[in-house]
Amino acid sequence: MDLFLVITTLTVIAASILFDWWYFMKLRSKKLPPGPSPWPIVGTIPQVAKHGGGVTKLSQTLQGKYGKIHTLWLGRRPMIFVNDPELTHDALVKQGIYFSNRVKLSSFGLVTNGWKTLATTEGSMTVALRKNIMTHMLGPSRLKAFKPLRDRAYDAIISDVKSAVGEDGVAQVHMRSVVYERIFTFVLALSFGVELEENITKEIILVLKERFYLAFKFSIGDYISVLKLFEGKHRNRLKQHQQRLEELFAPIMERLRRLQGDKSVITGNYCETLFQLEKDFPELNDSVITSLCSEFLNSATHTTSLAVDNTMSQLCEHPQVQGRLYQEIESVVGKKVVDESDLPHLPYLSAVVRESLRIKSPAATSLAHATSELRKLGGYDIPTDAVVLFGLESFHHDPSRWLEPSVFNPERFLENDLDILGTQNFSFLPFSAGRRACPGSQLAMLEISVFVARMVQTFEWEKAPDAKSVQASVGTALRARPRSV
Ligand code: HEM
Repeated sequence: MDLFLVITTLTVIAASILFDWWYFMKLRSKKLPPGPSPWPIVGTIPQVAKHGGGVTKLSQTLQGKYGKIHTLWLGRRPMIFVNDPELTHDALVKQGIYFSNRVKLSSFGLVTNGWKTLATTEGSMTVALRKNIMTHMLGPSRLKAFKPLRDRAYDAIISDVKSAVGEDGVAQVHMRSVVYERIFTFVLALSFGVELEENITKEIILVLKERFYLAFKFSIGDYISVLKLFEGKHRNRLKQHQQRLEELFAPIMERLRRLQGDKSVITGNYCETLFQLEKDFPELNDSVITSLCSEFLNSATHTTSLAVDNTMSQLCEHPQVQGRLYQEIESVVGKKVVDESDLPHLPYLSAVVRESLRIKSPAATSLAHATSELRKLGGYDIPTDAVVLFGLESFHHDPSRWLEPSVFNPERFLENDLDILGTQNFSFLPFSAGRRACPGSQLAMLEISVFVARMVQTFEWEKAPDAKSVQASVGTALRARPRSV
């Protein structure tokens, strides 16, 4: 029996290594963009590990040597970085129909019921899910309808900070956590149309956060097949989290099905709109709807809370910008509370938010794209098996497009009124572009702008003495002092 097990294991290992070798050689024969020479089986993983800063940062440093389109090899798979705005326009707009597939990474497969969510699916289901989310949740008329819920989130965050003010007249605020929880509660109400009990909300937050980090964790088995054998623990934890979420969401969904049409439920909540799609897409069962609602919650909270955190950190590091922003708010809005309807009259606020998204993009790259057939980009082959990443942050720091790109200077957006959608050019593209562009960009801009404006209107901000410099994944500790009215 033991001998049988040993032989089977060795056969599986040998077959995996042979498969990776064959796959690597097949792709090596293509005319791929240049890059460091890969080793068989491991590719350029040793170079990535030696660099230590992650693939996106390594790609930015490789640009000088290999150009703005280059290849790293993660095991058997080529990962192609496109750090050039013109080539990105070519791929996402001119050839958008071919560059809109997604790479099927195994961790995402586990939390999306086999790649069935908006960000992971392809073809007619993507079209239907995008149409659904834009029509019922994120389009202009729905954003207007959900404004009272957002107003509650803005008010809540101000009272959170006020209630943290101590006897010394100062509040210590971990900005990202505070914003995250308020946005989460708002998006939870959009997802299910009803307010959930506090303990259930807390558990959903915990499970979703952990599940998010596990799903985005580098999974080496996706690149070196044989190492999948050692990822059982990771896979099991993901499965457990998915199962717990299904248990938490099941009674909520069951109640929503019963209550359809009830006036106490916010109509057009995300879950209900997905029930309507079940007729055309039978694969949309409760388990897939759980994944879709989780995706909605994660994508709407992580990036937006990070963007608010980054902006507030920048305002603390640049008190003169904070002062000018306060003056603009005071002269335009006066003593009343800033409202979304004031935003068109606050050009400096808009410049501050855009400059913050430029200097520290919450999404440094697009999500991983894949092509539906062998395509050409910049004269190179882009095979269907390649992971293609568009280096949004690198466009924002390109010295040939931006004067002093590492300096935080909102004035540049007053002089050059670039929008967030890349309509004028792709030098500034925080939400990506084309068929897979972020569907939540308008909601995100509204929320970031009002959160920042309300916080600057009510408090004077500085970094907490022990705060680390802007920390992307963790968030920043700040101090708030109520302004004298
Ligand atoms: C500052 C805030 C945000 C930033 C910087 C951001 C950025 C992005 C980026 C770069 C992508 C990848 C596009 C691509 O792969 O080409 C994306 C996708 C996505 N975002 Fe956002 N996002 C933000 C907020 C939101 C919000 C509020 C929502 C609301 C639900 C949202 C929902 C999504 C979804 C569902 C996708 C996947 C779209 C698809 O694959 O078709 N995002 N986002």
